Order: sequence, then structure tokens, then C-alpha cells
Amino acid sequence: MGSHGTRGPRAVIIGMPGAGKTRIGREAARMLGIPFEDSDRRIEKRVGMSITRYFRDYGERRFRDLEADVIADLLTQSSGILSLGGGAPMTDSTRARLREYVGHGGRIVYLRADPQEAMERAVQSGGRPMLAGDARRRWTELFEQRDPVFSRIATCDMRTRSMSPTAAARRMIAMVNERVVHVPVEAGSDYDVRIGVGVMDQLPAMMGAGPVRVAIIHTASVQRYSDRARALLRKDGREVTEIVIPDAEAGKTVQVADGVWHRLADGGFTRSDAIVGIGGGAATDLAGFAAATWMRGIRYVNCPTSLLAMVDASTGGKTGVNIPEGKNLVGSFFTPAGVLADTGALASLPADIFIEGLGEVAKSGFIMDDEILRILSENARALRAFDGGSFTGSDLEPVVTELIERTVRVKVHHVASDLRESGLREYLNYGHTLGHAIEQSEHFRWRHGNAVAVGCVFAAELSRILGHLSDHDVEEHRRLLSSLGLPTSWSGGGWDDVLGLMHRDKKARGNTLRFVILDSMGHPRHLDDPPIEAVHEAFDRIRA
Ligand SMILES: NC(=O)c1ccc[n+]([C@@H]2O[C@H](COP(=O)([O-])OP(=O)(O)OC[C@H]3O[C@@H](n4cnc5c(N)ncnc54)[C@H](O)[C@@H]3O)[C@@H](O)[C@H]2O)c1
Ligand SMILES: O=C(O)C(=O)C[C@@H](O)[C@H](O)[C@H](O)COP(=O)(O)O
Repeated sequence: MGSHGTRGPRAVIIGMPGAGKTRIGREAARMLGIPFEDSDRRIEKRVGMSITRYFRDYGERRFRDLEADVIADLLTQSSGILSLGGGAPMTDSTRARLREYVGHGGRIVYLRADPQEAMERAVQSGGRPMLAGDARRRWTELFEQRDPVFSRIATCDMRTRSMSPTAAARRMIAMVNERVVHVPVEAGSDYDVRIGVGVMDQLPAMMGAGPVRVAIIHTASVQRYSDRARALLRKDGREVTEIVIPDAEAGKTVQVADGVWHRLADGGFTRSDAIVGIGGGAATDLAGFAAATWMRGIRYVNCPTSLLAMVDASTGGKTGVNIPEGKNLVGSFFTPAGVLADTGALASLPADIFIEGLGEVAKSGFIMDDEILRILSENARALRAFDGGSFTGSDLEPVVTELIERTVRVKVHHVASDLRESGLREYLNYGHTLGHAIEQSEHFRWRHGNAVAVGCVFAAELSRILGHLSDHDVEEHRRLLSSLGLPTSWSGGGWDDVLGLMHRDKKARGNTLRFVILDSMGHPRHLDDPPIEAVHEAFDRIRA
């Protein structure tokens, strides 16, 4: 199975002779515990002679036909890492099959060693008919013909200069496992959310060529990821300013934003410069707000480090700060240039903050994707036992990566055509009307995802009271959330205060409340000005 459920190899490796396709591919396959296949070896097996001899006896034309045939078979039969002969992608029919494979989610890694090193290795190992004669000159000629073709067909471009085969294999696995969600933006620039271990390495590329100065805005808790970002950006020739903001909601204030604006002014930040937000959702909300407001908008890239920020806060362009009267009451819609959700950062995430993030994941399941609910349900015990220290490389890692991708896709579905939240996007606010009121009443001692979990039960109860959702579906909310270690009830606050806070929710219109409820699982709807008794009754039902 390919990385996205396609039939065929997990990855196909292409590259020049001497690039290390066999060595690195074999090592990656060993690490993954899957077979390694090499098209050249398969050809030799099929014809019972060496490639050099086949070439000599039958010529290149016959060899290429045979090669295309063998590769067509391998692309359907192999489930491991498949390395292709150096010239294979130059055959039209093979390229067409490779495109088809990519169309179904397959990954093609173009392995690029240092050209001099690859050439010497290829020349010294001998037995390569395409390098007959002046081998070095032939290698260079072939490189010039093949490089543009390889670059076009590959989905991952991997340079191995100064990497050991083990490090290169690890990097390759990370690239193959990377998920990319494209975010179309009406009347704006599209961008990508890249998810996987090590994706932060793509920060300089995502930053684009324009910015000379880059401000990294982050909390102290993620200093190590900021250090990495700074090193990458400096190596890429950017001037980096580091701005450390207070942790969590304390960092999401107008006062903190004001401090950032002064730092940007002192650093001479112009319209062509940029911001990187690193941290949980509070940090990326603040960084986005600083980017949206500095000179009326400069480029920014988010590098979320908490689960909640990876699945939700970093994408979609809602940026903002809280004021004492309410959460997220000041802000703007301003989309990032890209999002790098480096799942390696989850290694340092405290378990309770990981669990909290599952609140938004479950919300996305409730409103749209029952596969999310299935994955959560089937893996509840393992998710609840999350331990950052042993996360990377564990069986839980692909499960979490899948949940992140699916949740981001739910988000993108709702924001792509409704950036400014005039209707469809409001569905993402399921559970938030009460959720935000709980956070506010608890002075943010309750974490956002936990408050949203209770808010989802409240919204489900409201749906049931109004005759939309079945008893079973409401109990399913409670069962799933509790199995993940999330709260489903709240004993703080009082009805009058909570009602007042809900009236300040951004979905409210004039004097009327507006909620998102469910018609049935996966089918949200708006609820305008509901009978206040029903709202009160739903509130009573979530009291502990
Ligand atoms: N803009 C949006 O669309 C959107 C969507 C959802 C939530 N949000 C906002 O996001 C915030 C909640 O996000 P959150 O749950 O990430 O909370 P958070 O930003 O407060 O982060 C939680 C805690 O985890 C720490 N942390 C984060 N990553 C870490 C890591 N890798 N290692 C160690 N510590 C780490 C943070 O320093 C913080 O202490 C709220 O302010 C919420 O309103 C915004
Ligand atoms: O992106 C959205 O739109 C959302 O509503 C996502 C929510 O999960 C998120 O918590 C968001 O911050 C809520 O925003 P608000 O507009 O209700 O303040």
C-alpha cells in the first residue's frame, strides 16, 4: 500500500547512477520492515543474465521495453521501497505509469547526491552500460538530460550531501510519510499545510525569496524549535529577530501585540519582511495577528507545536487576541503563507495538552468526518496514554498523523470558500459558544480543547432537546470524549454569567444568540434565536 492507501510501493526512488538508490532504499526498507525491490535486479532475474550482457546482446531499445514492462508489474505488485534503474523514468510509458501512481497518492523520491561524488561512485563501481566509453563525460551528459525530467516527476526532492546512509534513510522515510493539504483561498493566495517529522526544514523554502528580515515569535516552552528555525533561516541568509512572548493565553493580549509591534519597528521590518509563529495555538494566533496588523499585513508562516495548533489554530487565517471582556474579540482574517506542522515537536508536548487537542479533533469528527470518530474510538486507549518521550517512531505516530491530516482537511473544507465566516465556516465553531464562556469564566485555567469538549456535549444536548439529535448520538459524544480523557461536564460559573458571555460570542446577532448544532452526526446546522428555556435546559444537562 502506498502512503495514502494506494496500491503499489510505499515509495519509488529515482536518481542518477551512483546516487545511492540501492544503499539508502535498502536501509529505509529495513527500518520500515518492508521489502526492498530494485528494477534492475528484477530484470536480471527475469532474463537470467546481467544487464550489461542483455544490453550488449539486444541493445538499449529492447532493454528499455523490457524495463518498462518490469516496472509496470512492480508498480502494482510491490508494497515496499522500489528503486528504479537510472534511465527508467526517461521512457514515456514508465513516466505515464509513474504519474498514475502519484495520482493515487504514491511518492517518488528523487535522490540527489553531490554530482561529483555520485559520478565517481558510478564510474568506480563499473558494470553500467550507459556509462560505456568516457564514463565521466557520459555521466554529465546524462545528468543534463535527466535532471529536469526527474525533477518534474518526483514528489520529494532529497539531497544527501554529507549524510550517512542511515541518516539519509531516516530523512527519506520522513519525506515519504509527509502529508500535504493544499488550502485554496478565494481572493487570496493558496498555501499548503505540510505535516510530518522534520517538515520544519522546509521553512526557508516556504518563507519565499522576498523577506530579508524574519521575526520568530514563540513562547519559551518551544525554544528548541525556535533555535532550529533561526539556524535554518540564518543559513539561508535572513536576518532573524527572536521575540519571546508569555505562555498560553497570557501571550494573546493587545499589550503583548503592542510589544511585538515595537520590536518590529526597532528591527526595521518592512512590508516585504516576514513573521514565523512557533508554538501552541495562542502563540500562532498572536503571531498571525502581529503579521496581519504590521504595516497592514506582512507574510507569515506558522509552525504549530501543539496538537491543537497543528489540527486547527495554525490554519485558516483566524488571528487575534483576547480582551478582559471576552475571548478572541479583537482580530482579523489573514491567511498564512504556509503551515509546517512538524510532528517531531509533539515529542516535548505534555500529555494533558496533547489530550486537550483531541477536543478539536473530535469536534471535526462530529461535524463532518465519521472516520475521525472511528479512529479516535479504536485508538482511544493509546491516545489517552500519549507519552511525548516515546511518541516518535511509535505505532501511535501514524495514527496521530492521520488524525492531523483529516482534521486539517475538515478545517480546509469549511474555510476555503468562507474565509470571513459568513456561514459555512461557523460550523467549525461547534461547541465553542459555551466553550469560550467556560474558558472566560475559569480565567483560562480551563484549556481551550477541554472547554470545547464540554461545549460539544452542550450543543449535542441542545440539538436533542430541539428534536434533532438522537439519545444515542448524544451519549456517543459523552462516551467518545470520556474515553479520550476529555471532560463532558462543568460545575463552574452560573447561568446568568454564562448567558451574558454567550451573548458576546461572535456568532450572536444583535440581541439574539446563534449556535451551531447537529441535525445528525456529521450534519451541522445553524440555530438562530433558540427558546431560552432549551438553552438553559442544555446548560443544566452539562452540570457536573
Ligand atoms: N485561530 C484559530 O483558528 C484557532 C483554532 C483553535 C484554537 N485557537 C486558539 O488556540 C489556543 C489553544 O491552543 P493550544 O491548545 O495549543 O494552547 P497553548 O497555545 O496555550 O499551548 C498549550 C501549552 O503547551 C505548550 N506547548 C505547545 N507546544 C509545545 C511543545 N511542542 N512542547 C512543549 N510545550 C508546548 C505551550 O507553551 C502552552 O503552555 C487558544 O487560544 C484558542 O483560542 C485558535
Ligand atoms: O477556524 C474557525 O473558524 C473556528 O471556529 C475554529 C475554532 O476551532 C477555533 O477555536 C477558533 O479560534 C474560534 O474562533 P472564534 O471566532 O470563535 O473566536
